[in-house]
Amino acid sequence: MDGLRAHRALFDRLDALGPDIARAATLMSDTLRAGRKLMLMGNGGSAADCQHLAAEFTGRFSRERAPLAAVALTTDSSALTCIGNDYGFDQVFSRQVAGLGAPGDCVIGISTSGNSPNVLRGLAQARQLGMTTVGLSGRDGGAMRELCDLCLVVPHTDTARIQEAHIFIGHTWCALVEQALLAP
Ligand SMILES: O=C(CO)[C@@H](O)[C@H](O)[C@H](O)[C@H](O)COP(=O)(O)O
Ligand SMILES: [Zn+2]
Repeated sequence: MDGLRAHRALFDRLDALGPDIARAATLMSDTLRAGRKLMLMGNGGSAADCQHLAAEFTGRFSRERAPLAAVALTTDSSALTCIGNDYGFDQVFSRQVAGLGAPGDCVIGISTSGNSPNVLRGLAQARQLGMTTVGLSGRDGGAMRELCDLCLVVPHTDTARIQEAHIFIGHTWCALVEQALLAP
């Protein structure tokens, strides 16, 4: 099966991202330890990743622990339609970042192209307000690279493969954050 072989090859190549995956997890656990929160944003399949990962933090991933502060900016249909309708779709995340965020929060942008305008604006807003920024991207990383303290670029051009790698990285973050926060 060529597809499966190519898939395995991609996941083998993710090894190279290991140090940055760990750095991003440390940034997130430091954020949570300091009483700040994680905010996630993305479109389409990446929006689903955002709410999936936020739920791992507020609910549980694999270990029993207190809930962790994470919010997906992709789930409030009233906010998304109000901001989209009144200000433009480009601002659906940046206005939520400005309204809900505080300095020291960590904003995570997920975009396979790294070029979705609403994600870029959300990251720029986060930086302007003193939040840290983490990106999950693909292809050449896109414009997102410049707006992130840490941007993990999955070395592939196919959106579906990039998304599969993103959720793998997201689950790895959940495991690492739990480990860091539960460590004695
Ligand atoms: O899931 C898929 C395709 O697999 C789509 O919903 C996809 O997420 C959407 O086309 C997004 O709008 C793509 O945006 P991005 O990943 O480039 O930021
Ligand atoms: Zn999960």
